[in-house]
Amino acid sequence: MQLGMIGLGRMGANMVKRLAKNGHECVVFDRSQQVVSDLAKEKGVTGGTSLEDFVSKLSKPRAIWLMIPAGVVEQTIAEIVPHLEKDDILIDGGNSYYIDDIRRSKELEPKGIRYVDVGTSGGVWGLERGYCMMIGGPKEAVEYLDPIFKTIAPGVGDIPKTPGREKVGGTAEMGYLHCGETGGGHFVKMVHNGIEYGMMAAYAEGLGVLKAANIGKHTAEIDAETTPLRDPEHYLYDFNLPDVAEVWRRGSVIASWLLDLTASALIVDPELSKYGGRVSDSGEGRWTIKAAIDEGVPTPVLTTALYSRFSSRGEADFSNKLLSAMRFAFGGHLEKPHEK
Ligand SMILES: NC(=O)C1=CN([C@@H]2O[C@H](COP(=O)(O)OP(=O)(O)OC[C@H]3O[C@@H](n4cnc5c(N)ncnc54)[C@H](O)[C@@H]3O)[C@@H](O)[C@H]2O)C=CC1
Ligand SMILES: O=C(CO)[C@H](O)[C@H](O)COP(=O)(O)O
Repeated sequence: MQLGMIGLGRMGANMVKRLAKNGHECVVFDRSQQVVSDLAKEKGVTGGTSLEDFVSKLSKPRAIWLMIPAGVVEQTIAEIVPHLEKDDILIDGGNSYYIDDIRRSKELEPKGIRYVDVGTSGGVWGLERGYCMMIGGPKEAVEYLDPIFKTIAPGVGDIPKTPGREKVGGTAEMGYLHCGETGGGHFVKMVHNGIEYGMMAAYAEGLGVLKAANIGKHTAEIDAETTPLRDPEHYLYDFNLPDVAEVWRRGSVIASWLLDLTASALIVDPELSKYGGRVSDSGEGRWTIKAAIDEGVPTPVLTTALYSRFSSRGEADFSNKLLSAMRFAFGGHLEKPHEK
């Protein structure tokens, strides 16, 4: 089958490679022509020099997958739509907000352009492992694209089968799922990323507690008068974090792919010295919390994990200064620059 791909970064380029390797024909476009010409060297890949040229190389009905940052989807759709026709399919595979999907699909409806939203997970490992896809949109368009989804997805692989799944059928065990109406794919991916924040925070915090378990060896550096460390002898452990992460990967309750990646990072550099610890967020965690509030569903873990990211970027600094100011005002307490 033929697919047009716009956005050839960490995700889009590898998805094209996976499709081309498996016999699909890809027409590609990126705002960087260098990236286009590099990828067009692959068998089965044709480059477009402009959006218009890209569209002209696609057969009808066209299937065009956007794999670009959420912030440029609006503009890109506006630029491409004048070149599209009834029955063409636009797929947004990035991390867009599902509420934008609902609006965009309504705007495209009078032109007969079908809109499919796909939450894609797999990161830079997807070329090799395949991409998990959470899909929303009209059934017939999703079914039309099935050969594409089937190829991009990981497939059944060697993951043990869920008992009872054989009675249910469907594509979920191949790593892609039509989750529901327009926006449903990005809604499920939004919550996936909310969970991702929570799981990441849990590993990071737990390993942080293990790292500090030798604090009792540094009592000389601690201000004994005010620091509430009563029993230094309880904190004399120099845990080997790369080893702990590794052992947890082997049969433990908390084994996971995120833990695999954590173990890999720690073995390369246990001090993680190339990172400053300012953790970005691209929106999906925030939208998950908004949805939870609208639904009245408590999500304390996911919310705290999101707030930790804000704090990591210094967003709590002013509030913390105010705490110190109040403490000083009511008790004359001074900040201790080196306090643990
Ligand atoms: N990197 C990851 O682990 C994952 C990313 N995503 C989502 O997939 C989308 C793409 O992500 P990445 O590939 O990581 O981004 P990226 O920054 O690596 O690549 C984006 C590509 O889009 C191109 N581009 C940007 N604006 C464009 C425009 N107006 N017209 C044409 N090309 C344009 C850029 O030149 C670049 O090649 C984003 O929505 C991201 O949130 C989803 C899952 C995982
Ligand atoms: O979707 C993803 C993974 O599943 C992307 O890597 C996304 O960028 C991660 O979210 P954030 O940037 O908010 O950490």
